[in-house]
Amino acid sequence: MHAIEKYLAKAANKERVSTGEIVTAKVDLVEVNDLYLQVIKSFKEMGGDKVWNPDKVSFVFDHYSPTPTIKAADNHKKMREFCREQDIDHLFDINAGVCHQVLPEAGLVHPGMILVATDSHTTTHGAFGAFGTGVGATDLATILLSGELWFKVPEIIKIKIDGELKPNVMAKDVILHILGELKQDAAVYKAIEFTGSVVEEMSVAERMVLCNMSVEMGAKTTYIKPDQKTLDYLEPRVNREFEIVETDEDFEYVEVHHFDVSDLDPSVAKPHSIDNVDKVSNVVGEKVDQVFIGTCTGGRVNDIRVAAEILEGKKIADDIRLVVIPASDEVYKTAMEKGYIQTLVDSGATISAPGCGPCLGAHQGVLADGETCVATSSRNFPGRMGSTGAKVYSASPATAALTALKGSLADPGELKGRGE
Ligand SMILES: CC(C)[C@H](C(=O)O)[C@@H](O)C(=O)O
Ligand code: SF4
Repeated sequence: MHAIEKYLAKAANKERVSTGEIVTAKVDLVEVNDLYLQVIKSFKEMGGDKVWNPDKVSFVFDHYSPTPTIKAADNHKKMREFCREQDIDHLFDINAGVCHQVLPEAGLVHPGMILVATDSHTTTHGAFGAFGTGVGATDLATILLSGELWFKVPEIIKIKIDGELKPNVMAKDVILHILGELKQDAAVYKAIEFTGSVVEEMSVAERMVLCNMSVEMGAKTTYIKPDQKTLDYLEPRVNREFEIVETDEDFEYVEVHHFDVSDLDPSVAKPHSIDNVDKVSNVVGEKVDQVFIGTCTGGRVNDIRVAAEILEGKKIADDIRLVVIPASDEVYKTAMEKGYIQTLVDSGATISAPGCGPCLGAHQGVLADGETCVATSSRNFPGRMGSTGAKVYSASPATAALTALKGSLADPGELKGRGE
């Protein structure tokens, strides 16, 4: 069996599971974001009184945070009330940030756990060897009642990434390149495991980018074998026992893809599809109105550092806006302590409160008809960041920052080192 299957088997209280089988598994943690008041409504409609285990339930206010509308404020209010009445302590309010950054930082994510959230990018947590997946409101409400959910044991694709990345080529470029090659439907209801020397070299934060964007290929979940870097991240945060299991040597993957990324140049997903991938060098000079650095894909400390190094001592172009939103409160504080926030503010950036921001077109920088944005986020379909008449290029933080400096799409592959 694969490690993922072993974890599912354990959660389903079975000796073994096999691909395609439907199992009912115990869930270790659920997370409800602030878009999903329907979870509470469904829970009550199904006759719910007390949630099965308040310690295993979390709420994160990230998509509409701080609240931009009365409706959003009402949702937050009702969710706070629910948490109070249910003794749910894991309520991450408007100061916390995006759930996929907040939960690992809070020590709630660990290898082998089954984590289910009302958000598709829950695949992010495969970076820690967790089985993370997104569901809708009624499925989540079912877990609140029973602590369990059914899963079809997914086929598993192996993606091996080897080589040595060129300067200013980031994890985002790697996953965009893979998406461009394999396309959006490559992994529908399949799991993806990432391996190879490039993955081993990556920080935990960079691995999260690969796992995060796997859902853009339809992945049900993802997996990266935990190593010392994973343990170093988890050690000061997680205060419970967890078990790391190995994939059996004779496990057969449904597909194996091998990428050598030594020659990879900075990549971009052009409007209006995330697998419409090209080299940044092919779109250099395209006029851009706004740059957005943030989200659960591209708003971590490393992303903000790269942007700050490119913009250090310089001003963004006159006719461009740069919106920077740290993925979490912890990211914000670290970026502040390191001076990155100061550098960015000095360069002309607008810094907003941690959260999803304009990623899904809610607030803090939505786009007008006819505008073009370069964003470090994960989706670029029409209307994603505001007007359906706006264009979104999804790119790395390095590409985004250099674009803000130049005022039009710019290729960080041309920089000799960072910030030159
Ligand atoms: C709206 C929300 C539930 C959604 C998701 O499931 O991913 C959002 O976070 C996104 O990125 O589109
Ligand atoms: S930052 Fe964007 S991709 Fe991530 S959870 Fe929020 S809306 Fe979804």
